[in-house]
Amino acid sequence: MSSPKPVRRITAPQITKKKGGEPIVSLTSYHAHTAAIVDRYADFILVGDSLGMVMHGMESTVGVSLDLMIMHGKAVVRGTSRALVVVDMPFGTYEESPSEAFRNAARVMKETQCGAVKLEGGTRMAETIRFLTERGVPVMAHIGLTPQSVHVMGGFKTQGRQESDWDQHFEDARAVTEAGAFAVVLEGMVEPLAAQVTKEIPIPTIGIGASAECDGQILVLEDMLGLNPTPPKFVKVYGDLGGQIEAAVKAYADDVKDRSFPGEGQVYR
Ligand SMILES: Nc1nc(=O)c2c([nH]1)NC[C@@H]1CN(c3ccc(C(=O)N[C@@H](CCC(=O)O)C(=O)O)cc3)CN21
Ligand SMILES: CC(C)C(=O)C(=O)O
Ligand SMILES: [Mg+2]
Repeated sequence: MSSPKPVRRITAPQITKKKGGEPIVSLTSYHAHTAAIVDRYADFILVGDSLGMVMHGMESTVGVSLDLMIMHGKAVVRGTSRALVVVDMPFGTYEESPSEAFRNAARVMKETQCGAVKLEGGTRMAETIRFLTERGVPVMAHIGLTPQSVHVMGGFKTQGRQESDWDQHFEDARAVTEAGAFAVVLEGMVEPLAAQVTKEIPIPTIGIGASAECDGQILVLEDMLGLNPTPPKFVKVYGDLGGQIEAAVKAYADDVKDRSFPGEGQVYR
């Protein structure tokens, strides 16, 4: 008997090759069972540090630890077989030096078996991106609105509203490309800026709040499922999971109170 052929996961270089082709599909996931569903449709799945806010009720992503990212990264890798899994490097684990970044990124890859990491920053992180890619860690970059800098920016603010800021974003996009990033997330960027960055660089741009001009799109899964009561404006809500969960929980509570649950099928006799 021959065993079934294992499905080969999509690789970072395969994502890079999608530049200019059919748009790249991506969502975040932090959880094995939801990741298994996303796995059937996404080119890559991001275990984002937004999990601190979405799963753990934090006010920003600043408090997320490497251990927490690794825990959720393991769950998502276990639940999937096809999509590339990318894990966010959390605040404070990669900025100080390339060697610190490598030590922590290698831990993430060894312990989760993910295929790549993502880190925030353009020009300022270029040296680190090169250091990691040259040593076997594929890096997705993330520029524009970088949530880990929320306390410097003074909030989650859309980028590129003033054309005088555009040069810095172009420089960031070029720097991460030259440093070897296999793709770059453009977050919270006005459409004409995202369009021009996408045109200018040879690696795919993955937009979140950055228009349909990007080479691909990503959203936070819970936002698009309707589980976040106050999603950012750029989110299109495709489901009503919040409403469905509420209806199910209410029905259960009613059943328990009138003793219709557990019923015939749910009892050991
Ligand atoms: N649930 C969730 N979804 C996300 O997309 C997300 C996170 N969490 N956490 C990390 C970052 C933070 N993000 C955010 C959060 C809020 C806005 C926001 O409120 N934006 C304003 C626009 C502000 C402006 O125009 O300057 C908005 O009204 O949508 C944007 C990005 C995106 N990321
Ligand atoms: C918003 C996406 C790109 C992200 O970095 C996250 O979910 O943490
Ligand atoms: Mg993130």
